[in-house]
Amino acid sequence: AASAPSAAASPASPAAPAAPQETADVVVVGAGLSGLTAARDLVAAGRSVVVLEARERPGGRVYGLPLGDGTTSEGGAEFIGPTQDRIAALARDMGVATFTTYNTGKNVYYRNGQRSLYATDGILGAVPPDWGVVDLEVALLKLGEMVKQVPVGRPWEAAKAEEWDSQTFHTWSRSNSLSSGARFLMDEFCSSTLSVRSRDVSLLYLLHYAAAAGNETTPGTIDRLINTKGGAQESRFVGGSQEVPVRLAQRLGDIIRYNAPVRSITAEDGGVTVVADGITVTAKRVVVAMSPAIAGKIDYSPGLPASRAQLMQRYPMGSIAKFVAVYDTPFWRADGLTGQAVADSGAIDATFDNSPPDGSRGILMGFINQTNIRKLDAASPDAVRAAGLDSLGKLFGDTARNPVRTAIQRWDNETWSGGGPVGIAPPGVLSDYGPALRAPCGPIHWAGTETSDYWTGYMDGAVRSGERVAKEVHAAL
Ligand SMILES: Cc1cc2nc3c(=O)[nH]c(=O)nc-3n(C[C@H](O)[C@H](O)[C@H](O)COP(=O)(O)OP(=O)(O)OC[C@H]3O[C@@H](n4cnc5c(N)ncnc54)[C@H](O)[C@@H]3O)c2cc1C
Repeated sequence: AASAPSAAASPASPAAPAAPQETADVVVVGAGLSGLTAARDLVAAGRSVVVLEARERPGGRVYGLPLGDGTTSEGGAEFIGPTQDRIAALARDMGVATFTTYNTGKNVYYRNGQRSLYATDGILGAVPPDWGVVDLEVALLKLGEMVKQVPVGRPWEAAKAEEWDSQTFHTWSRSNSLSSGARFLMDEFCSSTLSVRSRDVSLLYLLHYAAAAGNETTPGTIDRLINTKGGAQESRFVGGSQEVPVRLAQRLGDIIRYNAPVRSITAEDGGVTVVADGITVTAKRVVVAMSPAIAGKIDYSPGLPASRAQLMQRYPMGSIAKFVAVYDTPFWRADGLTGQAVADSGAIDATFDNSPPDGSRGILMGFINQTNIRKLDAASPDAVRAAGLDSLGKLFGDTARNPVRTAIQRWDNETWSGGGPVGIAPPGVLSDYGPALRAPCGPIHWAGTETSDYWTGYMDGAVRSGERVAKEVHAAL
């Protein structure tokens, strides 16, 4: 059985009560899916654990966005797909069921001011009606061959790592396509999976992201990354994805301390002292379970090895917001539409049908990508709402302009996420600093979806990283 963390009252100061001091075998910093999974496995292995979480809730980038009527819609991570075995196992264990993402009918394509529809079940799958698609398919075939050459979890060991990490996806896509349609669709592929522009991200990083979209027996592919049917967007969680971390956190109970942002980690005398607002914990080991960029906001003493310290400066988060509009019915279904759209203009560049499984009301979710959310930085909430509804109106008709309610989640305004969906590597970072993603620094261990081999960037990757780090720490204790 797990031994409980021990609390000891520290000497009272006349000025202010001193923060409580506790001891445990392991401190986990962050109650996202990676930290919660690590804590679960360490407790199961008989270790005493304290989890320190900055927010007042568990889940991190998995969040039920309140709609203002007592219900929520997925404001962060949402979908689960084939080969995402570890999040699937966790959800099963938590009693959270899945259902198929609504995908019946046609998708909307909005480009150069023209709206058109396309089938999702063609021979090549869901292929947008653009003259550039032949060009696109040729480029994607080449890209797919390159994906096969990237070792999962160790992209810096690819034979062509240096070449591929010396260019952006933008550079490659321009040298390997001629049509504006293919170029737009490749930019959109980058934007809708990573929420960065193709010029921001290393080609090697993007190839690895696709190589990681599989499991130990099924190699990752670009198709699995981008598809709804048979891909990463295939299913959703009944009751919302947040049910998974919320139930796991409930199971872990009061070893999780909320509203406890960790400010410093000091490695000394073979252990660590972790100082958070309102609590200090000494332990043998600490797991920092978050993206490298956010881990870089903690003060480490003594300073970390340069490779890790520099990595945390070089792994920025994407920028993204989710705009959600609620209607009495999913009216687009009656029009023969899936609710999925891709657009080259307007605030929203991609949409999904976020309605509940029984379709008892209609919810459209629109991604506001990195470029579009920047333009709305200084906009009032009313202006953002108007921009979101204007996009939905162009894509789904005037009914979409009159929702019952709307909500928005802007991830780059979140102090404890700094953006989303994932941290990305610009050129040069993976080949020079990649191994520092996971390498422990003395008693400090690293988790978070960015450290995962398979499904890095996804909930599955977060769970896998928590499982990996728990084994690593358990073996080291
Ligand atoms: C808009 C959006 C859409 C997404 N869509 C999907 C999807 O459809 N499917 C999918 O699988 N994934 C999706 N993702 C990605 C998914 O959310 C992440 O991969 C996953 O949740 C990351 O979990 P994590 O534990 O690694 O990190 P996080 O969830 O970021 O957890 C880190 C935790 O650490 C806490 N923290 C940070 N700093 C401190 C500190 N100093 N002290 C204490 N606590 C701290 C944070 O509050 C947070 O709770 C999406 C993400 C976003 C933002």
